[in-house]
Amino acid sequence: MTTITIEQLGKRFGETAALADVSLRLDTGSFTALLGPSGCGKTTLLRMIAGFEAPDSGRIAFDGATVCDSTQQIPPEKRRVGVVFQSYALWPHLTVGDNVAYPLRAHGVPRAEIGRRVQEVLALVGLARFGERRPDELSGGQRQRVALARCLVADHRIILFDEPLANLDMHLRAEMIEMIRTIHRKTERTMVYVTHDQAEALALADRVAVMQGGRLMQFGAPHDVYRAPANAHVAGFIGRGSIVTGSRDEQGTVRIGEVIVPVRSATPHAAGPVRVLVRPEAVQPAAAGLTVRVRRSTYRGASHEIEAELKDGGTILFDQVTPLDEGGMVRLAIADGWIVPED
Ligand SMILES: Nc1ncnc2c1ncn2[C@@H]1O[C@H](COP(=O)(O)OP(=O)(O)OP(=O)(O)O)[C@@H](O)[C@H]1O
Repeated sequence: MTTITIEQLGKRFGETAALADVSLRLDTGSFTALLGPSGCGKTTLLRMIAGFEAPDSGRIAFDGATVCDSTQQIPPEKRRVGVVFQSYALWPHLTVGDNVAYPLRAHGVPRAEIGRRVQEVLALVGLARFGERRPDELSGGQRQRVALARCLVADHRIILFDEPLANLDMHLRAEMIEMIRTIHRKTERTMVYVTHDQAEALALADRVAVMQGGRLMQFGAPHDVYRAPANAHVAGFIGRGSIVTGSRDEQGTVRIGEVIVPVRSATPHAAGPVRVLVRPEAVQPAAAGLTVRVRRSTYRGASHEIEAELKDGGTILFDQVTPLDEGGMVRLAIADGWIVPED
């Protein structure tokens, strides 16, 4: 419901540049994941959108209207932004229904309407029959649903998530991801989701902002950051794969070792060495392929992950239904590669 414009945002904490020159446009109704390793600045950016932190430089605007820059700051309660925290932040002495009703009571909404709206959002998060329970009678996943319901009931135009699933086990996470996706589709609110888990980001978001060291490395659809990472950092952070050294000839043909590899690239490259990102799904054993030595064969359930060594000492990763002998030689065909742009 709201477009968020972030322009050249900067923030320092002493010597640390938590954010440096970050610009982003989050379209109305979009779902953006802020993704990056610990300390990359994603929480600082989220806190600035919420209004808990002020920038040193740059500006944030909602639908074109400035909410903060280096001279002014609209307080959090006036921004119509809801936040779902990792720690749930529920009132322990209130029932689920009263926790959810809280923002409506604070705004003097009539009782009958409160009852109706609370029931509506509890149904939306799958807790229609839990209104009378207290938070300590709920599982972690259910508590997080209550926190989300409380955000949804308040008619916020933007919903921010700060690593909301970090305390939950793998199965609950998968369930919550499905629920959050469904709710995003139904409510069409602008959502921003902080995570350091790339699988979560790819599954949930329609846009992923990859950050490192306070800088924005890439902003694009999950498919783009996976298939065409902007640099080696993004390539290493998103998905599995390996960066291997190839060589490009005058005709533009790229070879890794002795085999020709079909590659995609952002810009035309001159002849010479290139760094090629190869995803495991592009690699298959083949009679006349690149010769490698199996270094490690690891059982992963659905398949065996094979790490193999190229002649030049580089590593390549691929999956196999059956395990391979460590130390053995195999030949590989590579169906696709991405030439990683230089930093
Ligand atoms: N209030 C603060 N005072 C001092 N330094 C801070 C403060 N808040 C953040 N920082 C520093 O700014 C940098 C960015 O922090 P931020 O919390 O935004 O990163 P993050 O990517 O969210 O990390 P995490 O996933 O660990 O929460 C870090 O180096 C952090 O130590």
